[in-house]
Amino acid sequence: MSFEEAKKHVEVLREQLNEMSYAYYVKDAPAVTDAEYDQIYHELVGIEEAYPDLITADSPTQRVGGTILPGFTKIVHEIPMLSLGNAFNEEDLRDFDQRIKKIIEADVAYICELKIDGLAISLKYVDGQFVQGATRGDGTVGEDITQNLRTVKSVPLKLKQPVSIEVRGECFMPKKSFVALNEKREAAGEDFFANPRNAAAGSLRQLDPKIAAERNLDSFLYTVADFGSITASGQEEALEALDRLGLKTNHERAVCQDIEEVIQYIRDFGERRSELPYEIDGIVIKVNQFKQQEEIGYTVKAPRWAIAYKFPAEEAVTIVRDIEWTV
Ligand SMILES: NC(=O)c1cc2c(=O)c3cc(F)ccc3oc2nc1N
Repeated sequence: MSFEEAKKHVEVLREQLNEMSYAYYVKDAPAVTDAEYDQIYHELVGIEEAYPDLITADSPTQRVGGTILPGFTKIVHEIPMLSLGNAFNEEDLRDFDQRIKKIIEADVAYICELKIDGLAISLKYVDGQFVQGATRGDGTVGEDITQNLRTVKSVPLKLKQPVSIEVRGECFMPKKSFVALNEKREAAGEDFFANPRNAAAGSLRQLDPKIAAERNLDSFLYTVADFGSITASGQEEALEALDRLGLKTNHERAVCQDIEEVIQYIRDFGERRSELPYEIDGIVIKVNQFKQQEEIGYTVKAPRWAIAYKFPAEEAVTIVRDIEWTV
């Protein structure tokens, strides 16, 4: 195969593999069998080995970097990653709704999103290429964990459009992966993680990306920090724009016309919570329209147009160690 033929062929293979990964990890709807994926993947590896100049950063073969980092460099978030005020009962929710109504005369629609219990991350794309991933840190200064986020299969290395944006979301460990990881650590006599959130945080803090790559981490994105060239008039539209770009968003979201509908949504998910394949610690309620969000504004550390309703702590998923009784 000539260099030119190889160049064309690797582009076709990359496109195929990225589509398959998108279907499997973002849409949770596998399009091909693992064997079909592996066969094309190894064909790509073979050509890239023969023609190393053809290797690009967004090739699926480049997800797991080789180097073990000495530490994480600090990243300053130009747009701070703020936190959310909390609500613990229906009265808190009605108070929130009254505060909003005092500022906005017009009707206000809310959007409800599951509050994923993972680690807040920020992803930067330039011309559609994933260039940097960071933790929230203290909201202004986070850590560069790009190498580890590249191993998260639902984080696309290349967007479906060549746009430059910054998005925020949650990196989490699905419940099944959490239980499997703890069983493995238990068998190896290692300490186990108390909950999936700690397991995700511990995995993203690994300096060796090979370890992060084994942890089956996943992601849901929920905020567009820097819109670049994409436009959206509200949160629901922004999430649809993220879907079109090939980023993973949580589809249990719902627009509610008033706080009663919000309370009903919360009751529903209070029941459905234990069946979800990932942990949630609450529901995030946001004013949907961006114009209204701007009018309502922010406190020093949190948006006034959003609130996190917290569920009571779920009975912990624990593995009780065999206790050797000493007589
Ligand atoms: N854990 C979550 O699933 C989740 C978290 C946040 C935030 O932390 C958050 C923080 C802000 F300052 C503004 C909006 C936000 O929206 C959010 N939306 C979500 N779905």
